[in-house]
Amino acid sequence: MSYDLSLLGWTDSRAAELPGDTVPGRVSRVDRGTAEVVTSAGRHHARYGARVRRASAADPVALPCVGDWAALKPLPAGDYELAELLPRTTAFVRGGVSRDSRGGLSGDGQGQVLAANVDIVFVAEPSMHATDLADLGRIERLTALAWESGGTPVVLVTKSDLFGPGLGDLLDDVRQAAPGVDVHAVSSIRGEGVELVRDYLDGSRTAVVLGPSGAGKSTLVNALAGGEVMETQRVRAADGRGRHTTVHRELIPLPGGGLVIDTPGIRRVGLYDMNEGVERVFSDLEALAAECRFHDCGHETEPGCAVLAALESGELPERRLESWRKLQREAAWMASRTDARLRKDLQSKWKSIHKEMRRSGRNRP
Ligand SMILES: Nc1nc2c(ncn2[C@@H]2O[C@H](COP(=O)(O)OP(=O)(O)OP(=O)(O)O)[C@@H](O)[C@H]2O)c(=O)[nH]1
Ligand SMILES: [Zn+2]
Repeated sequence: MSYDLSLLGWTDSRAAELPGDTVPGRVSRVDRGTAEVVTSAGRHHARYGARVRRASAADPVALPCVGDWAALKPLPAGDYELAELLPRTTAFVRGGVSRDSRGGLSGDGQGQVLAANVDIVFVAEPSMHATDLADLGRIERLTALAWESGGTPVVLVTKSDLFGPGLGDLLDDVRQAAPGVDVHAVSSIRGEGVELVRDYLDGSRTAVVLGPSGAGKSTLVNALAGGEVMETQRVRAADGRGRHTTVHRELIPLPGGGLVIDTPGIRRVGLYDMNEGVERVFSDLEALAAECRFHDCGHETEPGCAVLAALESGELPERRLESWRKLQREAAWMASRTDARLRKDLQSKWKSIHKEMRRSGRNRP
């Protein structure tokens, strides 16, 4: 079987970065010391070359991961060696990497890249989750992680058929929680909004779908993939080659173009660095805070506080201010855990955060 690499997201700018005497391949799955790669000639296993082994021993961020583009050296036996990784345009990194090393090959030795070269990050939040309404705080959190990866977030309010009247108001609230981000209602079961989602993948872009369990992520991916993924899994189940099912689950080329990366790691979105992502999700609050009279305003009792003014006028929901504080604390905690250089700076910030927490605790009715 042969593949048209442009359908896997290969571009001229990546081609310009390919070293001589190598061929390009996209990593569809990784194992200890080897990766499964898709080249124009099909799927192959590629052992890591000396350069990759050396770099990843020094820092796991240099380990190949799903979505990476790799430079492959053809071996005499017809196999390939994974000689090096091409520069990542985006990366989902778990723990332990300072931001400037995210796309490169250095860090503090604790990070792990879960997925690379993801263009679009769909944040799926169900309009109704059992009896609960959509969780705006979770949308803010996942959207921050999406920005931090370098990809473009798109919020999908899934299972929209469950909501009934008032969906428009919910979408307005969601838009306020993710300023500057496209927001769409989707019902995979009714097929509503699915084509809109597909349009984001035009030009063979790569996406991931983040969201809580039960958000309808698999149902959406199946709706995008049509019968093809289902058919593949049925055939695979019949011949018992479980490994291939996994491959298809991790880097899924869609029949209409584009790819979806779906790994267990990316689904269980845990702790990531997200300083910059939080700033972007709360860009409206950052802008307000810039207007406070004191540049180190804690937005608690200070005179001339633009944030408190917006709260009073009703322009800013209290929930959003609390969510901002919570995610700032979380981001600061992550950073302190992962980047020793920041630790000293953070100690002073922590003091004021604790003071703030004590103060708001005392103010609670
Ligand atoms: N009413 C309604 N139900 C849906 C829709 N999409 C998915 N569901 C149902 O919601 C349940 C969960 O859907 P999944 O696609 O498995 O959710 P998931 O996000 O992949 O969940 P995890 O695999 O646990 O992460 C299933 O019973 C689906 O049939 C929808 O658009 N409308
Ligand atoms: Zn203020």
